[in-house]
Amino acid sequence: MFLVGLTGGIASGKSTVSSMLRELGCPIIDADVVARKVVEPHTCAYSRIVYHFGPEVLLENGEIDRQKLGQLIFTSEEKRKLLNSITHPEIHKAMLKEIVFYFLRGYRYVVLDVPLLFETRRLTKFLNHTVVVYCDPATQLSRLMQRDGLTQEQAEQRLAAQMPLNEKRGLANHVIENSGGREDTHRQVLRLHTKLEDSMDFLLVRVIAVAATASLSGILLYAVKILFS
Ligand SMILES: CC(C)(COP(=O)(O)OP(=O)(O)OC[C@H]1O[C@@H](n2cnc3c(N)ncnc32)[C@H](O)[C@@H]1O)[C@@H](O)C(=O)NCCC(=O)NCCS
Ligand SMILES: Nc1ncnc2c1ncn2[C@@H]1O[C@H](COP(=O)(O)OP(=O)(O)OP(=O)(O)O)[C@@H](O)[C@H]1O
Repeated sequence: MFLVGLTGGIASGKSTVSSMLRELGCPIIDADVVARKVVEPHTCAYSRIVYHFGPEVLLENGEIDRQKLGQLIFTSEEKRKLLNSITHPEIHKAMLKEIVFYFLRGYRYVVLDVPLLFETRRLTKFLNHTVVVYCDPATQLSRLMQRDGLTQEQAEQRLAAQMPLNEKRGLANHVIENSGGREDTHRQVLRLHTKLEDSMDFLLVRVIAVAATASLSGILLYAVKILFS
């Protein structure tokens, strides 16, 4: 199995593209969804968030008040780093579990939808393909303001918390240009899907896995032989 990293900037269209890929049958692991699960009440990350940010970031039902926590972390780099240090290790562990699940079910590849893929860089070494969903800065700003009901200042703060999309575009193997209409984006997604389906990378990964298992078995047999001779 090989891994595909799908990334972009806030409101650049990752969820739009990942839904299109899902409709085509691609397995998707969405880091934003995982990030919500790892901070549910009674989890380790939840307790640490309450400890560091105080009970004022909780709703009446005890869940994290995401809007309030968002206001705190998008206006303070220090608080953002603190939240990232609590959540990111948990997010990566949970994603790894999902990757193993797909691997055991025999999938040829999995798409990891990770907004901060190039900011954290922890996953990039495991990826065979990276895809950036790009849109021009003015479109990104206006879609973000409209979707999340933010003022221009609030939206700009959120954009400033991430690596500029232009920079991300230069780091990816594939770019989906999402400044235009959904139809245009859909055509590009179909082309990307064909490339992924035709990719032989899964064979390479399988050969490496078989070779590693064979070498490990050889070493174990040799150790057993020495121990009992
Ligand atoms: C700050 C939180 C509470 C805001 O929640 P909310 O429901 O309003 O937004 P949601 O989680 O859907 O995120 C929307 C987008 O914000 C951006 N974003 C989220 N967290 C961060 C961050 N720490 N730094 C920069 N951008 C971020 C991403 O582009 C993401 O797609 C939440 O995003 C969070 O817990 N973030 C920390 C975990 C994280 O880094 N998640 C991103 C996936 S790795
Ligand atoms: N090609 C498009 N044309 C018009 N609107 C679009 C297009 N692509 C996305 N949008 C809209 O822009 C907004 C952001 O898109 P989307 O939620 O897919 O971005 P995202 O990158 O997943 O965002 P985030 O990382 O912040 O969750 C949504 O309201 C979506 O409906």
